[in-house]
Amino acid sequence: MSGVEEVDERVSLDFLKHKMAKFAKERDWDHFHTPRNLLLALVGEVGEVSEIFQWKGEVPKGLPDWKEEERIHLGEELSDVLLYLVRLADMCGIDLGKAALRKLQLNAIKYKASNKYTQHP
Ligand SMILES: Nc1ccn([C@H]2C[C@H](O)[C@@H](COP(=O)(O)OP(=O)(O)OP(=O)(O)O)O2)c(=O)n1
Repeated sequence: MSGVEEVDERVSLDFLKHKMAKFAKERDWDHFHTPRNLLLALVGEVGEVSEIFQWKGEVPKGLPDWKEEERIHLGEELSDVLLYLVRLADMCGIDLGKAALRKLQLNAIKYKASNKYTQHP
């Protein structure tokens, strides 16, 4: 029994934001969760994701040859990145969902779908 329950719902950034806020409050960790600390924690977790891929060379999409435990580990480290990112945005007063949707629109204007890209720009 790992104490981890399966969650069967569509997870929103807002839901994760509130979960992280509760997690920090319950442990009296709000004073640790400053923007700079969270940024460093985020970068550290990106390093942990990189460690999983390092020395493997290019890997096919879907990771067909990976063991189940490797996939679980990757999911955990990607989650740490996401959770720190969500918390960092919250502590900076950024609405991450809104900001991301706006950025998608800017990307679409910059990189027009009507262009035929024969090489990466
Ligand atoms: N001050 C902290 C410490 C941890 N966490 C949460 C957010 C991350 O999802 C996770 C990170 O925990 P660890 O620092 O223990 O990192 P790992 O889980 O990656 O463990 P390890 O570094 O031993 O692989 O816990 C947090 O919110 N605030």
